[in-house]
Amino acid sequence: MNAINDILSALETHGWAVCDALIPASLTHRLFTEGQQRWEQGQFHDARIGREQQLARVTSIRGDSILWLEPESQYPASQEIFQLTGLMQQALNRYFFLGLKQMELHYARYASGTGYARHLDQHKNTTFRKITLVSYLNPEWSQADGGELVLYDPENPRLEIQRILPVAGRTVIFRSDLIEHEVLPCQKPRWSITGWFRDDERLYDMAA
Ligand SMILES: O=C(O)CCC(=O)C(=O)O
Ligand SMILES: [Fe+2]
Repeated sequence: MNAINDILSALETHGWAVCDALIPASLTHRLFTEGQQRWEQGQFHDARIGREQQLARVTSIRGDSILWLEPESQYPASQEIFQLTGLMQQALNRYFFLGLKQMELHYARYASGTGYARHLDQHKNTTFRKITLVSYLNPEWSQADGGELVLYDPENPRLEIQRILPVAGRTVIFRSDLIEHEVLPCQKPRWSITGWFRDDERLYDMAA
């Protein structure tokens, strides 16, 4: 797949990549529909910060509600996204010898007025999250809706390298250990799926 090749070479050169061609429009649409249904059924919960004992809900730092996806679920779009990330994982392993073993993925819905303060996805003292993948689901999103993802330059932390508008079908992939990033406050509910390619075999550690 050309989209995967483009992502691999951008990752190699810059440590991050943006691609509008990785996830087919129909899959994005079905993921959005499934996510909205499950949101309405009350299946999401507030995202937490930190790991295990230190878990805390701090809306001023991150304002999303999340729902972990399961590969063996009754939800066809969820199953399909795992097939696609499986291919991506193979490609990443072949190209970078990362030894990735699994993917964890969750829906995220940011309430209007919230974002996610600048952070790195690899938590302190844990290195199993290697590569982050975020794919946006909102079919309509304009500059006025805010909620951009801002990536910062690892070599010059004060420098923004990119601002990415979260429009449906757009996928951002970056090194979890390297690229600090931030979600600017959004003006309407902002939907995405976010995931991490991991090199350990434990199932979810409930870190988020
Ligand atoms: O939704 C985004 O653009 C990024 C989300 C994020 O940084 C995270 O969940 O760690
Ligand atoms: Fe993040």
